[in-house]
Parts: sequence; structure tokens; C-alpha cells
Amino acid sequence: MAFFANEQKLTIAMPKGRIFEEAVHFLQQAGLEVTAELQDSRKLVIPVENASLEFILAKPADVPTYVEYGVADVGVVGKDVLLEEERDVYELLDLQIGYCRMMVAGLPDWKPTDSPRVATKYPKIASRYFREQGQQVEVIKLNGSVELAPMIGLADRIVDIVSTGRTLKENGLVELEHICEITTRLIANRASYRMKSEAVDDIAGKFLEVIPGRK
Ligand SMILES: Nc1ncnc2c1ncn2[C@@H]1O[C@H](COP(=O)(O)OP(=O)(O)OP(=O)(O)O)[C@@H](O)[C@H]1O
Ligand SMILES: O=P(O)(O)OC[C@H]1O[C@H](OP(=O)(O)OP(=O)(O)O)[C@H](O)[C@@H]1O
Repeated sequence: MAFFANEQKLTIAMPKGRIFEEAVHFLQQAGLEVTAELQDSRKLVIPVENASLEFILAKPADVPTYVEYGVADVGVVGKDVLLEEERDVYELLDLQIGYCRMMVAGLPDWKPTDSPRVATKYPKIASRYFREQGQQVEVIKLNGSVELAPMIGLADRIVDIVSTGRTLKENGLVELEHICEITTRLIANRASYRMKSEAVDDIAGKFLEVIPGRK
């Protein structure tokens, strides 16, 4: 039996990596057919047999790109990526999984300087935040291991995701300012939202059923 009543095929972009397992578990709870191929293969395009559904597996930062261009109708992605990538997509639901927070962190004895430098994987989020605070900073883009920067003098602060706080602690850094909470979101392509409204509504409705407190 087809998943959607009117046979509208829906392509869902899923984020590989850290939130993948939690996202797959969420799909299962919502009643979507999750095949072994999705969970355990190197395939990047995974059609679900007998259902009008197809998954694509993407790097988290690329999920909004696939959705904006319409090669995926909907996508599952962290709010951090949405804030950083600023893609033209609809944000439909907060799935309330993938909890973490975006923080400014630094050495415990951090003090303002005349030429502040901030290292981050999230240059847009960082620039926006400090602009809103009325602070002029130089933002240095890194691709990971950002905690290194204050330790070895590349920057005096970082903007990064904190979850357990273990990475900061083990590198002698402390949380200085809270920027925002991050969770995983369901996003939709603008045209798909209109042209495949039944299928998109159907999936959003199924997701809504399993979001705590949203029934
Ligand atoms: N502790 C955490 N650190 C980083 N991301 C987290 C954390 N907890 C949840 N997330 C979510 O997971 C997503 C990042 O996943 P992942 O680290 O696999 O992607 P990535 O940044 O592309 O990885 P990498 O560049 O290290 O391969 C983020 O978008 C965020 O929403
Ligand atoms: O508070 P914690 O639970 O320690 O998690 C936070 C760390 O996890 C992420 O890094 P990731 O492992 O994705 O590696 P990266 O530094 O290469 O981005 C993030 O950038 C922090 O460094």
C-alpha cells in the first residue's frame, strides 16, 4: 500500500552523523517505514518499497540546500544549521530531539580586549550575535576542534555547540554567554509545501503525534 493516499512521492533529506540515529528512531516512532538499508548501508538514495517515500542522506549542513532547491521536499536538520545557512525553506516543526546549545566560551580568566577574536564553525551566527550585542569582533572560521583556538592563542573566545560540556571542561574552557537553544527541525521546500501539501501535511501530522506535549 502506498504511504500517501494520493501517491505524491516525497523525498526526505536526512542528516548523516551525530543526529542520524535519533532522527531515524523518531521516524520509526512516527510510523514511517525505516528499512535496514537506511540504517545500515553506504547508499545515499534509499527508496522505500511500496511507499511513496524516498530518503536521501546528506551532510547536515547541506540538508537545507537540497530542500531549498527542491531535490528533497522535506528535511530533518539542526536549528544551528538553519541559522548558519540561511536557506529559503519553511521551518515546519521543532522535533524536540538533538538538544544542545549555542554558546560563547573562553578561558575562565577571559577579559575584554581591544582586538577581540572569536573562532567558530558558525561565522554567521557569531557575527550576528556580536553585532546585536554591539560588540566589534573579528570572526575566524574554523572547521572543527574550535576549543583549540583559545588554548593556543588563535582567538580569545569561541562560539560553538555545547551538549554535555565535556569538551569545554577537558580543555579548560568555560561557558561565558548563552546564544540560543538548538533542536532538530522539520523543514520543507516552499513549492513542495504547496504542490504536495497532502503528503507534507501527512508527514508533519505523523511527526506531531510523537513530539512530546504536541499531540
Ligand atoms: N554535542 C553536539 N555537538 C555538535 N552537534 C550536535 C551536538 N548535539 C546535537 N548536535 C546536532 O548535530 C548536528 C551536527 O552533527 P554532526 O556533528 O554529525 O555534523 P557535522 O558538524 O557536519 O560533523 P563533522 O563536520 O564533525 O563531520 C548539529 O547540526 C546539531 O544540531
Ligand atoms: O559538550 P560536548 O558534549 O562535549 O559536545 C560539544 C562538542 O561536540 C561538537 O564537536 P564535534 O564532536 O562535532 O567535533 P568538531 O569539533 O570536529 O566539530 C562541538 O563542536 C563541541 O566541540
